[in-house]
Amino acid sequence: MVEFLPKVTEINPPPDVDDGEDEVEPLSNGPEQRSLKEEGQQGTRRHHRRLSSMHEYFDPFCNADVYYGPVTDPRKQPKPHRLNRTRTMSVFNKVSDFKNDMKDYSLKRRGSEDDSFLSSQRNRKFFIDNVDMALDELLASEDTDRNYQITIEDTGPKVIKVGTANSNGFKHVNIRGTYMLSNLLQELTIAKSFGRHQIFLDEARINENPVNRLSRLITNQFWNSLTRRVDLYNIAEIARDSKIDTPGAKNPRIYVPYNCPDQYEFYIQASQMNPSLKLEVEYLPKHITPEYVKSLNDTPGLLALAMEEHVNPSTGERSLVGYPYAVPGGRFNELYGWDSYLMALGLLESNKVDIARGMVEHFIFEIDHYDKILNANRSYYLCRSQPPFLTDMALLIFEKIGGKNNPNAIQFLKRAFRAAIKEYKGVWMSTPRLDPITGLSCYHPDGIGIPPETEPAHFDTILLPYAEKYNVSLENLRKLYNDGTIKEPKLDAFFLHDRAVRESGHDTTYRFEGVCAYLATIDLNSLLYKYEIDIANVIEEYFDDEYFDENDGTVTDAKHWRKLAKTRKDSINKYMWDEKSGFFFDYNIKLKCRTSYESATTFWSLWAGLATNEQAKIIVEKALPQLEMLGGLVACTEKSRGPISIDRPIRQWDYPCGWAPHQILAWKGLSSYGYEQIATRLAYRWLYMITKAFVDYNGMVVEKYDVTRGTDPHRVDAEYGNQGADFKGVATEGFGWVNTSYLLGLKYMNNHARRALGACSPPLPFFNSLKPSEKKLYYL
Ligand SMILES: OC[C@H]1O[C@H](O[C@H]2O[C@H](CO)[C@@H](O)[C@H](O)[C@H]2O)[C@H](O)[C@@H](O)[C@@H]1O
Ligand SMILES: [Ca+2]
Repeated sequence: MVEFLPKVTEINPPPDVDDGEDEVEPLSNGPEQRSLKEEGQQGTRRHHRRLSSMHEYFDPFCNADVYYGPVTDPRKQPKPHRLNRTRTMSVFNKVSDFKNDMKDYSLKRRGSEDDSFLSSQRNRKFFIDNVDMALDELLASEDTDRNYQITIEDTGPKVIKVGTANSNGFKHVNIRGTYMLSNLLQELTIAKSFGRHQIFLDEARINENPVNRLSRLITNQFWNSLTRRVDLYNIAEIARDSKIDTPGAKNPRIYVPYNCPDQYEFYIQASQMNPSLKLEVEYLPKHITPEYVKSLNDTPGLLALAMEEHVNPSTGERSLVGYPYAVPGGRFNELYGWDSYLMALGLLESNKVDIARGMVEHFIFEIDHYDKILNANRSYYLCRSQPPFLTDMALLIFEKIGGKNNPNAIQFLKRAFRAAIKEYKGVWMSTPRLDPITGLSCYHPDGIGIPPETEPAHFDTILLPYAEKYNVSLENLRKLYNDGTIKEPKLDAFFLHDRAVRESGHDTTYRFEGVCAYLATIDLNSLLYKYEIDIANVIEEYFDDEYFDENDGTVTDAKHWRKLAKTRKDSINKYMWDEKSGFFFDYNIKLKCRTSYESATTFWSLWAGLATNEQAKIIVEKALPQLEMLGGLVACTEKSRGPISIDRPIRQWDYPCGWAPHQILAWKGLSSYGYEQIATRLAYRWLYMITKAFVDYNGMVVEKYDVTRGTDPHRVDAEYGNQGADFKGVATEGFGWVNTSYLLGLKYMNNHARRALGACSPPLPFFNSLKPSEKKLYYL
């Protein structure tokens, strides 16, 4: 292994200082750095002040804004009083010819190891004299594939020298191994983003147990990076969208419901305050039709969400501000439907209740103004929804904010349930989503044409035969088909189902391709069963068992809703349950037959509480073994997915991918049927995979994982790629629902499992190493 030698070797002992200023050796001596350093020697090199004990008792794990804030900045410290120390001339190379001469020799010598650092046990710190140079050098040496990440795929020396704090950087120690080096890269990148040129860095911060580090980052940093809250100044940034690339998408744009004049004024004010942002503000019409939605494809925009009024206590001035919400991450920079629920679970775990609650406020607003919980709040999502979770989300927040002892919480719950009932009736139990014969529901949104937010090549295989038929390029075919010049009923049918696939949240999977709008899925009908039960309970307890619906004038009680739930459960059993395989399958309402695609959403029947104990046992015995992989539950079985080829590429919601929502719902469902040990086993697998990728791939946390891949599970090349993998230096947000899954999964882990995860012990060796009594904890 090649080690970096400090360019200037210390021949004298570490310098004493006599006036509070001295020089330290920066990290390394790579060729580029050498010239930088030489520049420094010619007079531009910065000096730092000795910091007495300022850095010695700082929490090594505090948030970056504090850790790299002014309090720890050597340059921001008041100049210390001159100390009455003996001056040693050796320190001052700029005034001492003797010292300058020594530099020539020093190039050939190794730096002395800082013995005091090596032997000390606690509070070991490094001093980085020049963050920029250190970054350059670290990347030049260790990032051999030049992707600004230090991973196990880089073939650098895997060791670098850094100055120690107790020698003021004069003596050095080695930092070794991918994990520590990549953490060093992350910390330097963050320090730089805070404008820091010099830092003290705790060894503990780059050597932190990865389980602690990741959960700390999720709780203290990732959620913050994913949180949005609209105000007058940030709307242009919040409206930013990388998905659409038309000329009309260049300027940020916000669409406001026709009956929200206050919001319209607010956004006009925002655009006038900063004309250079070119924020465009448009009213939406009262009736939003699929034709209208299609007409916005080239001029997409963000859709307004719920806002509250703030009164400035000193001026009395009133202004609007958006409720906070979290975005999933990567290219998904807007409020999503089911992502929000899944993130809310993690946000509540991190005690960030206001953000989770803000998302419910937005859902109530969306149901009021857009008639549904939107796939996400962009104009091109106006026609479709996503898997419904509002009742459970509202109940969890309700409990967290005081439950029945807090009148405000009760009001919140009642508003959320009024909205959920409107959504239930208007979206899921109406045409075209409701199948009147079975009483079951399908994902079946309106819409016209090709979804504009998808990656351009996604539909090429489907469109190519039509481009050949009309002898036009693919690009022209897209235009001609979208504007209705070319009429192709088969394409219409394909895109009807494609839109349904996107509404299902499972975009895309061969389970749904060309058929989704006609499938009563176990996913959706489990969720609706849960709605019915939740609504019954809330009506009984908080509406005095008499709910007047002002939208349709009906009065219902808990019994009515329990009956709806029972009817749905009976239909699910009749049309979907397959005892032989142990799966609940989707039911095709057109062909009137049960399908046989084996999906991890069969566990949603447990999450919703609709399966019997006997069915749960059969699912555990028969379905689970088909879906349990190295890294947790896979989205569907390989057999169901079928063979893959150039013409039949991998789909992201199919084998071998695993998704956080599937894990989270299965853990909860299994636990509630008495199979907590299986949930623990599955959680260990999932957490192992996330931790492994985090450790080996520069702190990476991605949207989905290949649960069959031991070494690089983050590597999924499907559709728009893997969100969360593309960052330089440091990952700052993780991915919303994976962040949640990590926090929730850890709740199943005892100390032993946590330690094993921290050491990245693969599931099988870990399970095999357990004593018989411990094996029981994992249902082994
Ligand atoms: O842009 C392509 C598709 O992207 C979204 O789907 C995926 O990301 C969502 C956000 O994390 C998630 O809710 C969904 O389950 C993913 O498959 C979007 O929801 C689709 O409508 C869109 O076409
Ligand atoms: Ca690299």
